[in-house]
Amino acid sequence: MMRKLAAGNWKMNGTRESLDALQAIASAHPEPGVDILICPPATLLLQAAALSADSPLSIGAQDCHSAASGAHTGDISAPMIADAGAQAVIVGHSERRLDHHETDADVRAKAEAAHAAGLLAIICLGETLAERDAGSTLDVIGAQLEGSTPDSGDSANTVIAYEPVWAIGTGKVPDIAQIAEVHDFIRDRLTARFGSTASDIRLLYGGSVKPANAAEIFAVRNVDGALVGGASLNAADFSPIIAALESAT
Ligand SMILES: O=C(CO)COP(=O)(O)O
Repeated sequence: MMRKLAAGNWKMNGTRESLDALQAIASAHPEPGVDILICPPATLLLQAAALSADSPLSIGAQDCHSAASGAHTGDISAPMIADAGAQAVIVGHSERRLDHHETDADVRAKAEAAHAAGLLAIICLGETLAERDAGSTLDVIGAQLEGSTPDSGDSANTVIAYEPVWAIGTGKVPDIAQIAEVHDFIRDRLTARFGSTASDIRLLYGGSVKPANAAEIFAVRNVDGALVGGASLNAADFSPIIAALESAT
């Protein structure tokens, strides 16, 4: 039975005092009906993992290098993330694809590194507004999915997050039919590639998920959770989103 996933991406936000939010989220959900994952900045990984060790909360990183070690100043590897006590890593977020020119091949190599280190890889896909306006959303998503997902992907080690670039941090959300169309498409493509086991690969929606719109989004077929940015930074916003996902289960 698939467990839905409420994941928070803190991006480049958070210092040690933000760990209070982590504890508030954990104590608000002692026995959650869904998986809860927080991805703080790398500087907080070790401490966040230690604080969450006795709670149902999991901790993830926001990126990893494709190599296990070496001369890559400023990068961190998947084995290092696992060593810090984290269980997951986001790869291919649009902010990394755009800011750091990451390609589908780069993202795939990072996901393979995550799998090799025993981490859950959350692979992000999403079209820009220009691509949507040009009518090429499904072509873009199909190419990213194919190019970024390794053959080692399965429901235990891989989550796909659909995050339209134009919906991230903007307060704009695709309408329900648009979300359904893309999620159905991703499910079909995964099934064509991986067979019936693909029905258990979790598909997250991300982009301006808030307490006010969470229930509506979680009612959409093939939406198995959310990857939340701004609203995951404090318990007052993230807890109702977790609760909405629990109710949708
Ligand atoms: O990029 C996101 C999560 O990875 C979404 O960010 P917001 O929820 O702030 O729009």
